[in-house]
Amino acid sequence: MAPTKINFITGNKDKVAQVRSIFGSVIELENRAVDIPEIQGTIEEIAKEKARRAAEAINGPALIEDSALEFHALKGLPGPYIKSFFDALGLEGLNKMLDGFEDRTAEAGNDYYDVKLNTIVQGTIVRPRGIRDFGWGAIFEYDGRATFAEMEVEEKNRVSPGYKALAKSQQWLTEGQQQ
Ligand SMILES: O=c1nc[nH]c2c1ncn2[C@H]1C[C@H](O)[C@@H](COP(=O)(O)OP(=O)(O)OP(=O)(O)O)O1
Ligand SMILES: [Mg+2]
Repeated sequence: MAPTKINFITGNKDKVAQVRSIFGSVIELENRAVDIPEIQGTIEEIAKEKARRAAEAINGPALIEDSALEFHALKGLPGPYIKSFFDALGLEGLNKMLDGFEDRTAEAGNDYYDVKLNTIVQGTIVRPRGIRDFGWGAIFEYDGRATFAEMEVEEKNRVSPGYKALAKSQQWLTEGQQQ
């Protein structure tokens, strides 16, 4: 029998809502709000260690996610350290970081461990537009049109990093193991 429940370990309630909206009723997403300490490194290294620590914390299988926002003008920074930058500087401060540069493009990426399919979404850092309810979504303009914060949940899910990874993991959890 394939498991229909999975325990998502994150301290971020917006991530829980996002993954629930993708999994729908097919997989029941449980959440333990443990804020796992994160190492420094690439997003893959961080996610791998986050997963190990999460499984250790709950003494069982866990799903985790780690997100990065890379500014091209800053050669990939803040990258996986975006949370510290966002918490310290806010949306306006993140914007100001790029004021001395012509290139305001960025890419958002994430890693769900251990799905082995990561997505990168290209965008541009703009002045905040839309509902400021989830991280840096209001300053990340996708495809030269809407910011993540201006997009409907369904629309954002389709393009946001991680959707394909989750869709694949959903398939694996519900079908793959029976083969
Ligand atoms: O789709 C997104 N749209 C807008 N903002 C986002 C998104 N995804 C992550 N974010 C923000 C949350 C956090 O400020 C940082 C990632 O840091 P990250 O360590 O992965 O998340 P977190 O510490 O909030 O939760 P967790 O306990 O799962 O580590 O970017
Ligand atoms: Mg974190």
